Amino acid sequence: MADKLNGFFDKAGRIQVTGDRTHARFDEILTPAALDFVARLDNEFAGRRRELLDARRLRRERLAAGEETLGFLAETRSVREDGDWQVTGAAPGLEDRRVEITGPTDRKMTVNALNSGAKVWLADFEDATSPTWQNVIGGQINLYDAIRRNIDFTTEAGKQYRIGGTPATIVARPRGWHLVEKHIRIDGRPVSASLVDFGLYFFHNARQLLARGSGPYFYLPKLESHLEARLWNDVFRLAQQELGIPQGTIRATVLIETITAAFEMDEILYELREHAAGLNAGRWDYIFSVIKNFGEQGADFVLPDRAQVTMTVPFMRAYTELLVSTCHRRGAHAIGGMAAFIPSKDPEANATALTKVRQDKEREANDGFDGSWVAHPGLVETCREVFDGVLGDRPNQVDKLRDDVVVTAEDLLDVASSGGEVTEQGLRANINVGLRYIDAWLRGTGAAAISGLMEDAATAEIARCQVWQWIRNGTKLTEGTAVTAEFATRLLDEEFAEVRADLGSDNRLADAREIFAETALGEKLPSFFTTGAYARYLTEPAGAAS
Ligand SMILES: CC(=O)SCCNC(=O)CCNC(=O)[C@H](O)C(C)(C)COP(=O)(O)OP(=O)(O)OC[C@H]1O[C@@H](n2cnc3c(N)ncnc32)[C@H](O)[C@@H]1OP(=O)(O)O
Ligand SMILES: O=CC(=O)O
Ligand SMILES: [Mg+2]
Repeated sequence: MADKLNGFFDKAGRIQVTGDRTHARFDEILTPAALDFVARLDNEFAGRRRELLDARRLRRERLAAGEETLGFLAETRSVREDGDWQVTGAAPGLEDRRVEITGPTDRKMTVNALNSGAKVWLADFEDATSPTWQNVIGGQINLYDAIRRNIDFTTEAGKQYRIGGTPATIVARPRGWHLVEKHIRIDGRPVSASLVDFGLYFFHNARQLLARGSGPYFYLPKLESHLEARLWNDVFRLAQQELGIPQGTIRATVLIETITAAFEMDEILYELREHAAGLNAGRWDYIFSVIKNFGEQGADFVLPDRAQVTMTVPFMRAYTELLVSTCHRRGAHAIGGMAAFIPSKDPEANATALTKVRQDKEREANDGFDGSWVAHPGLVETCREVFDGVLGDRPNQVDKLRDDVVVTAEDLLDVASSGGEVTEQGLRANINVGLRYIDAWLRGTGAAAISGLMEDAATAEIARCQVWQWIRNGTKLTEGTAVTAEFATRLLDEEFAEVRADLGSDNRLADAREIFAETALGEKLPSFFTTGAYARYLTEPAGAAS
């Protein structure tokens, strides 16, 4: 049945694993029963996923053509206005989420994140992970081992990695609905990456987590509507039923990280209310989504240099204020987002980074967030100190109702008041970061420190989308030049030469450049750089991309 070179088919010949299975332990994750479980989810939900992706595309086309704008939905008004419903709320290990660390699921970072002192670890298959087959299945192995406290190891240099006494609660983030896992096929079709990541994790670990006093907890990324939340809820119901786990055991925290979802926060919580624990303000994808949906709408939607799109510009402030007030009205936790500054070995740069992170967390804690994200263990203490100062002994501040918050559709779309400027330095920085990040991603690293900032798939999407938007709008730089495709191509050549000189020969820069040019300099703005790049470059064996 299992042919390690030519793929594996189940007995019925429906489920095929085409990814390399020569890794000694991949078979422990890709068991026939686990694959059957994923196939069961796929059979039930693949059609609805496809329909919802079509709906995304059609809405984006209408927005781009100016045929539609966004507003709160008329058909769900009663859900928003009904003050009586609440979500199920926290489960064991999720009552106090004042500090959450995020990161990829490689073995070392798994141990480091669990030991970081954070209350929660977001174990990431999304923005921080390059979805190579090795990372996807390797990550599942690491989570499997970590949950069973069976992950300790010593490096060749003699450094020991061992999970300590009070590890963080694990919340896994599967990939978004837009992605597929091409190394697992059912009836020849690649399976939804969300269902693969969720399904394998849930199948192998749900019972084990419950036995250990925790539970199967998930962050849900990149949702664009409450109907996508309904799909997740139905996935949860079927998964729990199939494994005989009581309905309502799973907890989900939904990232509000698209402009369309910002108009449906109540509805998203409502759809998931038997499983919902909270919402998170995923700021980087949110900015990306604003550019993607309104990038063709002229100067009113042109954002300044990425560094100037801070959390205090009016449209970002409106979004986070609405998120806190919506969550607390429904008994859900509001979790803050990621400041991109990371610790540095240079004392001055380090002090600046810590100050910036502290300011970010202070704003969130004072606004009513119940906790927030950090990208690095060296930031846990700063975040904890800030939230300790506001929460004291209370596990959260869900009882802080923000009845003072009034946010209109116009507030959410008020990009024009952001101020700031577009500079040649900002344009170059986007190109430079885009090249460096995509190069790292192609080499299997999904989060990277670049010029003192954490960069991941979401921030790289902003970088390439801004370049596209400035070209599309012929935006004038402060230096006087209007951005054109020719001008951006010249800068791409120059930045490419600079990065190549810096990285030396061992890189994927030529491919990164091609991806960047295709997704930032073309006539049309592709929805994600990751989808096409995955199909072309991360699918094995080579040539299996279709
Ligand atoms: C938009 C969003 O979705 S945000 C969420 C997604 N993004 C992320 O999760 C980014 C997470 N952060 C990271 O991946 C990393 O911090 C990076 C890539 C930014 C920087 O990593 P490095 O260059 O390795 O940082 P540095 O050298 O300072 O690391 C020091 C130690 O901390 C560990 N470390 C750093 N960040 C993390 C983390 N997030 N989780 C666990 N351990 C970490 C390193 O593994 C290293 O461990 P070691 O001393 O045992 O070797
Ligand atoms: O996932 C988080 C974000 O900011 O994007
Ligand atoms: Mg994101």
